[in-house]
Amino acid sequence: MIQADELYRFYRAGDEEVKALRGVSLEVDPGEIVVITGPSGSGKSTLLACLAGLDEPDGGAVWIDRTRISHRPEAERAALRARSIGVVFQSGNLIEHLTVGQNLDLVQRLAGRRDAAWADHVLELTGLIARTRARPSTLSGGEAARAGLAVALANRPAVLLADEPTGELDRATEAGILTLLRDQAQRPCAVVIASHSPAVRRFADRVLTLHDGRIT
Ligand SMILES: Nc1ncnc2c1ncn2[C@@H]1O[C@H](COP(=O)(O)OP(=O)(O)OP(=O)(O)O)[C@@H](O)[C@H]1O
Repeated sequence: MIQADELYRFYRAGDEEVKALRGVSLEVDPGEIVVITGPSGSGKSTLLACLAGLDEPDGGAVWIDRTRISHRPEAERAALRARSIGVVFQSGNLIEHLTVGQNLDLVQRLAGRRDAAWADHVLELTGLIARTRARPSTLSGGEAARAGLAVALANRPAVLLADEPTGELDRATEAGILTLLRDQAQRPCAVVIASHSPAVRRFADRVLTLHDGRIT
């Protein structure tokens, strides 16, 4: 479902070159949950961004559902992302001037697949049905994290990529989100999570550790 072959990503900061990814390969099957861990700056977010087609690797290639997403025109990457990928990023993935419900609806329109029953189901699962009409700025930290996940699931993605989805949350909220991710994996969906949390690592089918842009 997800295949990444020999990914390299270099950033230039002034005269310095940062090698964020140095030959990372991975395969994730539908139904599988892979957790990427590693110290700050080891390349976790860069890897997720390359898998999502939000960043372009300088070397190597990424396939999603047997379709290459890397080194494609932006419009094609965006279309594949809209159809097949759910993304949860630390910076948040909700549009501020839309309500929670409208955010889910927008994701479904972009995917060309409006399905109000699925949107309601996702809002029920994330415990947000009563907050459907709320603006993102009025949500608590835990609600915002769950809303980010709801938006990522709105298009019924075959691939879910989540960067620290339980970042600042208390244990009970974290456990709820992990249960939800397990249920979604069984739909089936290939899930990749970048996380420092021991609870998230314990819950993985497979843990990959990055150090200086390499899987160790
Ligand atoms: N846009 C950028 N420009 C320059 N350097 C970057 C850029 N994005 C990331 N880097 C560098 O690439 C390396 C990997 O960063 P990345 O954010 O992928 O690490 P991470 O493992 O996700 O870290 P954290 O756990 O702190 O989120 C770091 O050295 C970072 O400073």
